[in-house]
Amino acid sequence: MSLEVSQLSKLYGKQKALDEVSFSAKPGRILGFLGPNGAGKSTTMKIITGFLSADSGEVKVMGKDALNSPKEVSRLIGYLPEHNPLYLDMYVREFLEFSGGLYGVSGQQLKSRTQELLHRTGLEPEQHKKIAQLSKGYRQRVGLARALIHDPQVIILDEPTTGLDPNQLVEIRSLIQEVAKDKTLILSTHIMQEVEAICHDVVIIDKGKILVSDALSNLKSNAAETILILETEEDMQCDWFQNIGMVDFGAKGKNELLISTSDPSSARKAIMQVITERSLNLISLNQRKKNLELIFREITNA
Ligand SMILES: Nc1ncnc2c1ncn2[C@@H]1O[C@H](COP(=O)(O)OP(=O)(O)OP(=O)(O)O)[C@@H](O)[C@H]1O
Repeated sequence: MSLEVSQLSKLYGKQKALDEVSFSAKPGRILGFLGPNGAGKSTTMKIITGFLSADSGEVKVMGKDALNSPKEVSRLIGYLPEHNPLYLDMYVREFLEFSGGLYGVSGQQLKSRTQELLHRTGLEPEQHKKIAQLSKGYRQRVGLARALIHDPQVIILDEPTTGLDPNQLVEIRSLIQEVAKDKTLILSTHIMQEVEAICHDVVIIDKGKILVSDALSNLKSNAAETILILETEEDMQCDWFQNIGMVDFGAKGKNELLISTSDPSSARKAIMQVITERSLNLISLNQRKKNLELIFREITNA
């Protein structure tokens, strides 16, 4: 394991922001760090990266104690914070060289590292522009290049794609995948399609507690149920369908029901029977597999 977080707790005044948080991350895999607003994601990332102290617990980065030796460990970590703080008056290349210098990268090594990152992040044409002149997507690239300038083993990205247009989104995601090939990468995001597209592992945190820590494929196969979406002209009651599967109202209100089942073919027959018995006017009966968004909502609303 290149990152191990154990029993991490943090109080802000009386509020427990983190309550014995534990998880680990492996090289070559992208870990999606998920949770509703205020769950504790940024607090965890700030503690791992040495920007914030913890009240108790342990963080090991490449086997080194991050809480007691933050300076030594900061060289092993690349961090893109949520609001991507940049020096807007600096030029792109100048900023990357300045950032590398802060980590002790210098001389020819700094020049070639800067050149390589300008190339990999698609920033070569922008390198002589001031950061203030760049679009949001290009500023994110600068933030990412800055996080990578000292060739860290563990990379932590806090909502790196928020606010990007669909084209920039695809480009930044493929850049993240490329970067993660031989590194350990943790990514916090609210975009579930992003997690499904690029993450291998998932940690879900809510109210400072870890609810899930598993491979994405396990999480999805453990929830391998189908959702049947029934819409009728009349209002319905959940208990009419209770013996078929788990029932809830849909977004449209009482004339839409979501019925979870592991046997969709029998469930469809049983639903049609209830429709006939109650003389309901069917508008539609559709089915879909549970996606990560539904799984996330179930876990965090429980
Ligand atoms: N400096 C602070 N002082 C007091 N409370 C704080 C501070 N920073 C965060 N909190 C609180 O700690 C909790 C966790 O916040 P945190 O920013 O870690 O959540 P998050 O999961 O990153 O949320 P989001 O998805 O909205 O960015 C929240 O209730 C937040 O209000």
